[in-house]
Amino acid sequence: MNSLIIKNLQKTYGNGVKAIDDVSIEITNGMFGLLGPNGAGKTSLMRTIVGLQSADSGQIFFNDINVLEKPDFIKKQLGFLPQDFGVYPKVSAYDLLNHLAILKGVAIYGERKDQILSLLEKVNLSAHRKKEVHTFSGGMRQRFGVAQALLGNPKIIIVDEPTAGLDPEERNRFNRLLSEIGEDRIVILSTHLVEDVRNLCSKMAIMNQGKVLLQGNPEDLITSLEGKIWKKQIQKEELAHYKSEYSVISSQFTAGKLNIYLFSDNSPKGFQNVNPSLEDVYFSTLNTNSLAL
Ligand SMILES: Nc1ncnc2c1ncn2[C@@H]1O[C@H](COP(=O)(O)OP(=O)(O)OP(=O)(O)O)[C@@H](O)[C@H]1O
Repeated sequence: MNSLIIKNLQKTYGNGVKAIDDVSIEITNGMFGLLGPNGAGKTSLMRTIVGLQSADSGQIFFNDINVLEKPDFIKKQLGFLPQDFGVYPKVSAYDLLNHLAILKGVAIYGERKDQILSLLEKVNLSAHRKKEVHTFSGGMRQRFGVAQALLGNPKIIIVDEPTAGLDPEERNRFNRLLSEIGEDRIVILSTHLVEDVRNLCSKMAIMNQGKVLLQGNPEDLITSLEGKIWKKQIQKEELAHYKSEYSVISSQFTAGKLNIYLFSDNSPKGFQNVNPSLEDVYFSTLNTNSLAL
């Protein structure tokens, strides 16, 4: 079992932005979802974990080794799937993996070849191994990204916004692949898609303004909101009024009608109680901060 323990981590950039504000998280094998809006501090936290930037204070232990003191320890066991690879060179999928495997230290030719062929098989790209990666569709590129992240059999994989731009079928296929690789290692999935966390992760944290506002098991967090989420259909002109009177956590149009959802321990007049969802957990955490967990 691998373990990543983050204790009281702090990082303030030169411009005064506090991107990581006293963050403490413990993660073991499986998929961990790091959920938060743009600018919450997710990328800063991941860059610090993988040793790409320093922290001002706090500690990070990976398998009991302090990685802020020894960043090479985690770098050797890490796979990273960034949001965007940028431009690919005009080389085939196989040749690019071969090149990356050499950089990752898979030195023996036969071992490298076996590993690349089996990874291409795993991500369902064997038939396309001779094609240049820049000709791949978005979904194929993301699956290629998983193959490169898995080179060298890392114990921790960090994935940044992986399903952005994928169609629903590609997204499903990609998510199945991610949950498979999380079985025997740590996979940290940073995203603002609540649904992906709901479908894939057994543990999660919600971040905003550098702080971890809530963490736990998605099912438990949903259960904790039972009986506290209320819905009402209103006219869109009434939204400002309801926002001033109640703890409105979200509003959405459904079939042209505006529904508002609010968080309340008591039954507000004219509202209907609804089963909570992970979206309600997310929005009530971000918009009210009133969950007592
Ligand atoms: N190098 C930097 N120098 C100064 N401020 C930065 C730097 N990198 C990020 N920030 C700021 O720190 C805050 C957290 O940014 P970060 O990129 O970590 O958030 P994020 O949750 O990953 O957002 P996104 O989903 O948009 O990538 C933001 O206010 C951002 O503008």
